[in-house]
Amino acid sequence: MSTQEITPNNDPVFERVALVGAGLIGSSLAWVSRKKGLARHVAVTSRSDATRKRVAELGFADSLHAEAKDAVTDADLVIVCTPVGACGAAAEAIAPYLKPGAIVSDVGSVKMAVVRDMGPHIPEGVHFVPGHPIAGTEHSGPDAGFAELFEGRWCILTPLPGGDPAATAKLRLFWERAGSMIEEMDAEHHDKVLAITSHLPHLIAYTIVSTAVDLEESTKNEVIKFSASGFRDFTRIAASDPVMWRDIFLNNREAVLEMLQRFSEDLSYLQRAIRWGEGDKLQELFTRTRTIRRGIIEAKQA
Ligand SMILES: NC(=O)c1ccc[n+]([C@@H]2O[C@H](COP(=O)([O-])OP(=O)(O)OC[C@H]3O[C@@H](n4cnc5c(N)ncnc54)[C@H](O)[C@@H]3O)[C@@H](O)[C@H]2O)c1
Ligand SMILES: O=C(O)C(=O)C[C@]1(C(=O)O)C=C[C@@H](O)C=C1
Repeated sequence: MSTQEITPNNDPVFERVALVGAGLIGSSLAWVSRKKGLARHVAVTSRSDATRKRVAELGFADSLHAEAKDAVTDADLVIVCTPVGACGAAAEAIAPYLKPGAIVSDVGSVKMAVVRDMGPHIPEGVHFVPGHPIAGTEHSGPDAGFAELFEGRWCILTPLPGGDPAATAKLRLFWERAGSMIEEMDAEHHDKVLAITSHLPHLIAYTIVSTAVDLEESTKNEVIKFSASGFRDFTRIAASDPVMWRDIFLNNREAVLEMLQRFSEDLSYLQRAIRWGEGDKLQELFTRTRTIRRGIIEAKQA
């Protein structure tokens, strides 16, 4: 069954959007859908009573469901917004209730594992188009979301070979109207790119903050009190959700380990240059990296 006609104007892109999971990304999608009229009805589902109570107070859902099946019934677009490790079980739970012709997507930070875990549960006649907004903060939960999160940020879609191009086009339109710029690539390439641009930086941040805290405990030094701005930036990233990041590293193992190997070699190069007083090598590398920062600022992604 084919998807509905694409609406290039300001009409809702979908009649009913169902969001499975109401954390930072799920609540931001709900807010932007309402603010920009991307859907006539936003159905939200969350397992926990406490989260559902908070979602009701915040008021970003048109309907709120304890059971995912009730949210996805009749939905034209379902976006799974749980940690990567929970995506497979979510797909299995909603599969029998999906409407023929519906689009199922996700926002997971890893794509090969999501395709592996969700793909087998998606019924014939339902279109599976995985996605990943490259937009976020260190905060989590329903209070963390805001409508502007995706504004000017990339959203990567990883359509499956042989998938329906009309479904991908419709999901593109949804994300564009949410403020994002879209890039399509295959899941394997996505996972390699994100391993270096997002996953390794988080691993380094978690490590450096943990090293500093251990040092402070063992030496009674005032590491935290006098934390310089470099360390402070790392602490922001290292405050990110532990479950989300546990799942990312468990599910993008190969690519992260490959980048970690390269990183270790480059770190050894710097270690050697410091040991042997090779200032030219240090200066040359620091000069090269400075231009990368300028490029990111010029691309308005800083
Ligand atoms: N935080 C970011 O910066 C960011 C950015 C882009 C993509 N992502 C991806 O988006 C997804 C959601 O991240 P978030 O930041 O919104 O997380 P979050 O912790 O704010 O929200 C996660 C939601 O999933 C629910 N959940 C957790 N475990 C579950 C389970 N086993 N079954 C069903 N529901 C479960 C939680 O109750 C919560 O509603 C993750 O896959 C993450 O990789 C996050
Ligand atoms: O801005 C942040 O705090 C983030 O870590 C967001 C960030 C990133 O690494 O850029 C984190 C994970 C996501 O998959 C996408 C975006």
